[in-house]
Amino acid sequence: MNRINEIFEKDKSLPIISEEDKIELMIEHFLSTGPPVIKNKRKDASRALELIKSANDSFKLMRSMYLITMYTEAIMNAPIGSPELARGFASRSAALCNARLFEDSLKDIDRAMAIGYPDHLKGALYLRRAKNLLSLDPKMRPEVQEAIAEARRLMDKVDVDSEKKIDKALKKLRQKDSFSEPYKKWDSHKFLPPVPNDNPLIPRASGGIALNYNEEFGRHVIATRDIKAGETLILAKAYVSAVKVDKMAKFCWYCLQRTWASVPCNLCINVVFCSEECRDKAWNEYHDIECRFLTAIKTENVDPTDILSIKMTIKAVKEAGSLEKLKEQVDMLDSMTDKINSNLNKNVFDDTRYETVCIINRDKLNHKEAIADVARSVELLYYLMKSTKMFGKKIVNLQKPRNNQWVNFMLKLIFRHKEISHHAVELRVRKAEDHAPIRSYILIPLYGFLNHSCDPNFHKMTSGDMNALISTRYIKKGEQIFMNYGSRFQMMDKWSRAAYLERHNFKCHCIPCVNNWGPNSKLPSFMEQPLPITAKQFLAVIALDASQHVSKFYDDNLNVDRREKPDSYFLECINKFKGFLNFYGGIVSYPCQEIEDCKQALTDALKLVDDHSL
Ligand SMILES: C[S@@+](CC[C@H](N)C(=O)[O-])C[C@H]1O[C@@H](n2cnc3c(N)ncnc32)[C@H](O)[C@@H]1O
Repeated sequence: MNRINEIFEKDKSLPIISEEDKIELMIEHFLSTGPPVIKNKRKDASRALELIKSANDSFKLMRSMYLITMYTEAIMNAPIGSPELARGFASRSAALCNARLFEDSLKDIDRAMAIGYPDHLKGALYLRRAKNLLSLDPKMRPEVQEAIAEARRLMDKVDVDSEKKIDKALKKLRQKDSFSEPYKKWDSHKFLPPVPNDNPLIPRASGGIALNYNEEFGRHVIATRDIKAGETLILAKAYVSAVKVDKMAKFCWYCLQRTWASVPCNLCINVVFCSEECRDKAWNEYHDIECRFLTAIKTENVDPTDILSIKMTIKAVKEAGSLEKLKEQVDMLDSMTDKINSNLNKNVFDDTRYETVCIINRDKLNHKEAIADVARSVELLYYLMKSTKMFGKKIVNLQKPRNNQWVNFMLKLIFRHKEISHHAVELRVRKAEDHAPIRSYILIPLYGFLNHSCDPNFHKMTSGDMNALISTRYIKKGEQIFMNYGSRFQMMDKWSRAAYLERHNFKCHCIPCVNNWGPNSKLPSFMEQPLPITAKQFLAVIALDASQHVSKFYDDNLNVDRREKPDSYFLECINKFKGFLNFYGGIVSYPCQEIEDCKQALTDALKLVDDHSL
């Protein structure tokens, strides 16, 4: 960004120029100012040891969750198979055990042992294994006895007082009240709906939606039949995702789940995975190349759109098989005249394929932002070229794009991916709070076709790497499925919303904007709708029941830890609200305050079961 400020400082009246010219200008600037530094941050045993020691020094002072992160950072830095890595896992197992994450602690103990944790220290690990096993199930099973026997055998060898120490520890373990309940992780997967499979043109989507195009809205998604509240419109994985840089030691780089007993990348020091399986999948799909790129670049300065666009670029090249084939594909997609899907493979919008990403609308940035993105794309291409072999001999130097068609093509592609990345959805640490810290970013191709309304009609549910769109009211056939770009009418008045939406280059004519609704607006009641008096009387009885359920839901959940409630409680609330909404939906038209109240409660109930963790 400093480089861009420099350019704007020099020439404040930089004229609006074409994409080609922006690229030429930024390459020229790049060549004249010299390349950025290549970091090459490698695993480093002494750094890992330093981190372990500093966590050990804080062991009695810090909360276990902080210690886990500190040990994880040591694990990320320790060379694969090294004694420091074994020490990192062993030390983290102690913090995990204290945090009542007994299963995770057992995993780390196994890992430390497998790498060759020294025999003279293993006794304590066996004792910890016994403690974890007994905490999970207080019965004296053979595996517990085995762990205790091993602890005794190994500790005897090194310590004359070991007998006493072990007996003291065992005595403590045998006291029934010395066991704490395991830490309850929230399992949002249990609340995920099944994958819809009745849409022949959009895999994993409901048959009740279709892509559409018109002059006013461009491409958009509509309901092709009445959709009930609580229906799943799509259940999809992100095409690319990125954990926020400051959360990289806490969330799986592949499936985005909160992870405590994580495994590091074998090569780079930047990312962790919740399991060896996620590590392997990431490696095969993109991390084999991305890993080298992340090693070369200064990660503190990396923007999420940088990572998303690099991932998209790597996946695109891998899927096409060569730069030539990718260029052919991009040229073909760019020549598409049918606004929806005629150039897609068999007309199917398959969001696991690059073609559905490539055709996402590019965020129309202002002039300065666009120049900044082009300049960054030049740097990203430089890092990719210097740290990986993905271009072979096609790009060995950064030179003027007019002299090398592949520099030209790749720069345009990375810039395009940067612009597309601005449509990524932010996932927050606590979903129930609008301003909670961001943990990761996901790019889901179908979301790129959803237009904005200040009153959206679905909720985005996330569980790990699965993302469901769930309708939050009865949507009539022909209605558009609307997303919210960050300005719901319940949060902002009409003018603030208009200012917020300016960067998206359209004027919002949604119902709240036309009716000038804001945070304190009351929508019309169904009593004001032209309905028979008997229907109104019946609806009034239902509305009373609904409002009691809604109030009870909010009272029940105010300042209460959701983990204290059984799953059935949330399922009942969700089903109740769906029931009211579908009842209203068959008789009453929206907008209607009674529907709005239930819609809000359904959204909040879905947010409660959603994936969010500390
Ligand atoms: C993520 S795209 C949505 C899909 C887009 N309509 C398309 O044709 O690809 C965002 C862009 O869609 C358009 N858009 C979004 N919401 C709109 C709305 N309510 N009315 C008109 N245009 C809208 C704006 O041009 C916006 O920059």
